[in-house]
Amino acid sequence: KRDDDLHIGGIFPMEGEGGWQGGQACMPAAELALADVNARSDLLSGFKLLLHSNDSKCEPGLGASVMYNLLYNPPQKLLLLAGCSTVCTTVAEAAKMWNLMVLCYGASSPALSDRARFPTLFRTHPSATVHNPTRIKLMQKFGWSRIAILQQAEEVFISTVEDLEAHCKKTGIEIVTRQSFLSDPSDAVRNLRRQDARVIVGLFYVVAARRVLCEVYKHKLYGKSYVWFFIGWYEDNWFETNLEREGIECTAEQMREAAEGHLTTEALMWNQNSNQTTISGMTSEDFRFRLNEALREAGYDIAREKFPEGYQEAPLAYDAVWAVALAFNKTMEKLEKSGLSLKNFTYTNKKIADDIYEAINSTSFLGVSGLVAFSSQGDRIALTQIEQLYDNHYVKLGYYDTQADNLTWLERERWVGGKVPPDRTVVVNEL
Ligand SMILES: CC1(C)CO[C@@H](CC(=O)O)CN1
Repeated sequence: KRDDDLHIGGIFPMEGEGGWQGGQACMPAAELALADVNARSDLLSGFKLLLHSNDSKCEPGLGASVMYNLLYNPPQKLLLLAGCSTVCTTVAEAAKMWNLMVLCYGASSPALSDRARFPTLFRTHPSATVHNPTRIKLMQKFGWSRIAILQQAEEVFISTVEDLEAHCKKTGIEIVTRQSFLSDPSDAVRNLRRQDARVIVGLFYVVAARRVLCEVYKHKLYGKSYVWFFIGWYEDNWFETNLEREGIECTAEQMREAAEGHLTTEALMWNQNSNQTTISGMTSEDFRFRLNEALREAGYDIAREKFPEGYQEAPLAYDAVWAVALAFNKTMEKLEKSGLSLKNFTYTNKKIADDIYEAINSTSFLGVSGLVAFSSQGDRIALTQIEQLYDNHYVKLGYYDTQADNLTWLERERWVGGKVPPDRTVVVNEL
């Protein structure tokens, strides 16, 4: 018998114009996890975990008002789940005033790795800086010590580049130029040619990526003498879709030609070992099956690949609820020793908040998104994956475990010119 309930707030970006509407798949994933943890008799003994959800539309203002509604209306909440970097920034900055932990399942901004500003923030979604050690590892592998950076002037990319520059300085990789643009990349791309850039790291959203690629085609900054690093979480055929609608002057054929051979890095969000049993008893493929079923019931046409936004990140939301349940379980065991329970928590009870913080901070379990563990800044520790586009499809080249400095390389890379492009003009001295 469940003699009482434990309540948490959930803030999901369901629709809205800008930003990421990842709540569409992440909220169903969180609800699956809620059902699973409540079905476990060995967890939260005697209590049922309840999730009170609202839509933030990925707008920080709406996210703040939803948070106040959750906090000023009974029942009292123990913790907040949130998505979108902008909403997590607002919610996590305020939540500390209520001694509330905030668990973000969909926030990639490097600015959130700041215990001074966000003392109670944890995230199952890795920071965008997780790509940087992987980029450096690849540069060292292929002998590139002279690179260029091309970025969109957005906060997430500005702070990612600052982190990349720090890594380059530490490893002796020279950044010959750093070009940024607001929305029109033509001048920035032209400057890359002027600086004889050969290995270029590109950091921008997918619409800007299409504009960059067409400029790259026009300036012939592609082919056997160039290597581009793009972000790996764009949709697979990103370089040949929406060209008309977005006024891209290049044809799909020209875009494919310019894109040939580029590398991508991304954080792994689905446990790669798809037959490994996770803490829930499911493999990540079992989870995919159940998520698809839940999304079909919610009205999404999965059969025709009409996946809702946030599908890629759904394991992060599922595992976030498990992290909460395990941390509450650990906290309750500790509180019982002094005759207390989580029902004694109030928004002014820092003692119990510290117990919950300690429990989340020491999280370590195998979830459907892989090993779930947090850095001292509350960041998700994650593996990254490297791919290369050739013959118009992405080929997995390898994985990188930053913590262990272990690169798993599949020896599948192919170069347009048949050999690794050099990072500078090679002058051959005539004998
Ligand atoms: C990989 C991506 C698309 C990065 O942005 C995250 C959303 C955000 O940081 O606001 C969701 N996941």
